[in-house]
Amino acid sequence: MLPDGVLRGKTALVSGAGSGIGRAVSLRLVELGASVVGVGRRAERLAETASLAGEGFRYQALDIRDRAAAGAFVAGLGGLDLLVNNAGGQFIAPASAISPRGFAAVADLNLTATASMIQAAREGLAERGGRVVNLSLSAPERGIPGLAHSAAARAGIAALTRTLARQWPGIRLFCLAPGTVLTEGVGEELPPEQLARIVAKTPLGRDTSTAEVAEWVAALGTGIADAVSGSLIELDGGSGLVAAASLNESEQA
Ligand SMILES: CCCCCCCCC/C=C/C(=O)SCCNC(=O)CCNC(=O)[C@H](O)C(C)(C)COP(=O)(O)OP(=O)(O)OC[C@H]1O[C@@H](n2cnc3c(N)ncnc32)[C@H](O)[C@@H]1OP(=O)(O)O
Ligand SMILES: NC(=O)C1=CN([C@@H]2O[C@H](COP(=O)(O)OP(=O)(O)OC[C@H]3O[C@@H](n4cnc5c(N)ncnc54)[C@H](OP(=O)(O)O)[C@@H]3O)[C@@H](O)[C@H]2O)C=CC1
Repeated sequence: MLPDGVLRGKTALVSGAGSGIGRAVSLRLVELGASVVGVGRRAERLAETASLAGEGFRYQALDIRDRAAAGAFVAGLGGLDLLVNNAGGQFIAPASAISPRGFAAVADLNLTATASMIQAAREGLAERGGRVVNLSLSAPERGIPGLAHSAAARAGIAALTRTLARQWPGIRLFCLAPGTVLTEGVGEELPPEQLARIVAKTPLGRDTSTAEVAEWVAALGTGIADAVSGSLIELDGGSGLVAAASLNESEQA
């Protein structure tokens, strides 16, 4: 939907670029003219994205939870127009079965390591009037049984997005919150029947495609978003408007 070449001359960093949403975002940004640097833990998945993207995409295998390596890499990129914090995930479990280490691992990936990425990119983004798009999860503040750790972390990201939008006016920050996107990743967490039930309960009765998420991310990197910062945008078919379905068999666990 965006015009050809609208991101020409822009540089973007996309985490989790080797699969699902991150791959779709990377390919679309390149298609629109951006130079994209993709990171993720698995080099072979990033190489697949590179072979689909062609010129305009380069990658580095990196664990964003490894602060020293990630921080040095991000800071070393210099000027940056767009940081897409897409790397994330969790396991589904009753809150009573989440150990302190399990909670900490999910909180680290989805909140504190993501915050460190923003911190490391701050100077490079400020140089260019850059933008940060944080991928989150629809309406964590309503509570999502089965995702206590992840909902807490994602609510934290929403608060961080708003706080930094106030504190760093030279950088625009957004939170993009999908509901259900039928990627391989989500397929590993939930069986197809359960996903179909969750999708059927959303007001629009549909999932969100990776291409739709990618178009929104790209748009937030253009002048369309010049007058916006600190916004939380739900790409969820309206599912955030209704109480989240329980992902556990029993809601009370
Ligand atoms: C309407 C809206 C509806 C919502 C509708 C849509 C719902 C889904 C939407 C979301 C979709 C997606 O996110 S799609 C993305 C899907 N992909 C992913 O999530 C994969 C990402 N996962 C990871 O990167 C990792 O597994 C991560 C969770 C961060 C943990 O990383 P680590 O390497 O540190 O993990 P480990 O060392 O193995 O384990 C750390 C601790 O976690 C515990 N742990 C690990 N798996 C566990 C499990 N299944 N159950 C309990 N505990 C577990 C271990 O036992 C350890 O604790 P101790 O035993 O105490 O030592
Ligand atoms: N699909 C859905 O319905 C929804 C997804 N989301 C969120 O959108 C994002 C993308 O999800 P999706 O594409 O579906 O799932 P994927 O599992 O395909 O994507 C997660 C990506 O993050 C990367 N990643 C995970 N941990 C790390 C790490 N420590 N360091 C660097 N990279 C890491 C993974 O690559 P690697 O394993 O190689 O490191 C992978 O490419 C996630 O944050 C997810 O939670 C939110 C709402 C709904």
